[in-house]
Amino acid sequence: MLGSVLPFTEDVADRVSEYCETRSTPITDTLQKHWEYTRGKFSDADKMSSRLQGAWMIFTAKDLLEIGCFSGYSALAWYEGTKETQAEIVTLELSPKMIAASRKAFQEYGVDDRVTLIEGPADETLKTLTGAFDLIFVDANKDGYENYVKIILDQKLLSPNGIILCDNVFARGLTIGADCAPWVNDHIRQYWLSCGQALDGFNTRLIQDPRVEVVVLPVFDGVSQIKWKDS
Ligand SMILES: C[S@@+](CC[C@H](N)C(=O)[O-])C[C@H]1O[C@@H](n2cnc3c(N)ncnc32)[C@H](O)[C@@H]1O
Repeated sequence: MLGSVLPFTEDVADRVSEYCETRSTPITDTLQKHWEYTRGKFSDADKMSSRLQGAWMIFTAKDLLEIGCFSGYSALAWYEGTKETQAEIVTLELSPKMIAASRKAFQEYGVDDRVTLIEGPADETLKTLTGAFDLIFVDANKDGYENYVKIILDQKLLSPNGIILCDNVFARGLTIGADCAPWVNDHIRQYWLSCGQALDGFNTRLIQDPRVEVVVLPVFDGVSQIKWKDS
C-alpha cells in the first residue's frame, strides 16, 4: 500500500471503529464505567479519548505527564496501562468543573497513589515542573500545543529516550482542509476549524525544529509522535 490512509467513507469508518473495538482486548470495567459516566454527564464528552484509544494507552513509562485531564478517563487509562512500571502520573487541568470531576473519579477508583492533578493553566504549570518525563501526552487546548511543546523541549522535560504524543492533530480532519470533514456539524464546526488552523501551524513548524524527529500518525484523530533527534 503506497498511501498511508485507507479511503474510508463516514459509514465505513464507523464500521472500522466497531470492528477494531470488538477485536481488541476490551478496556477494564473501571475504564468502561468512567467512559459511560463521562458520556452521559458532559455535553462535550467527545473531548474524551475513545475506548479504543484508552485500550492503546499501554506504554512502558515510569514518569508520565498529561496536559489536559478532562474527566480523568485518559489518566485512569495511563494508570492501568502502567501497572507494571508503577508510573507516576502528573495530569494538568484548568477547568474547575473538570478538576472536580476528575478528583472525584481518582478518589473513587483509588488511583491517588500514582496520579497527581495540578490545577491551573498548563503553560504556567509547565514552567514550574522539574525533572524529565518519559511519556508526555499533549491533549489540552489545541491552540496551546505549539507553546507546550516548546516549553517541554526548552526545559528538557522530555527524557532522552522519551516520547511526546500530541492528540487530535487532525482536528477531526479540518487541519488537512476545510472540505475534509463535511460530517462535522455547524454547532462545533467553527471551533474545530480554528483548532485545525492552529494545529496546521503547529505541525508545519514542528518539523522544522532541528531538535526533534516527528511522525504524524493517521490513527484516531491524528497523533503526532515526537522524540529527540538521535536519541
Ligand atoms: C481534550 S480534553 C482532555 C481529554 C482527556 N485527556 C481524555 O482523553 O479523556 C482537553 C482538556 O484540557 C483542558 N484545558 C484547556 N485549556 C487548558 C489550559 N490552558 N491548561 C490546562 N488545561 C486546559 C480542558 O478544560 C479539557 O478538560
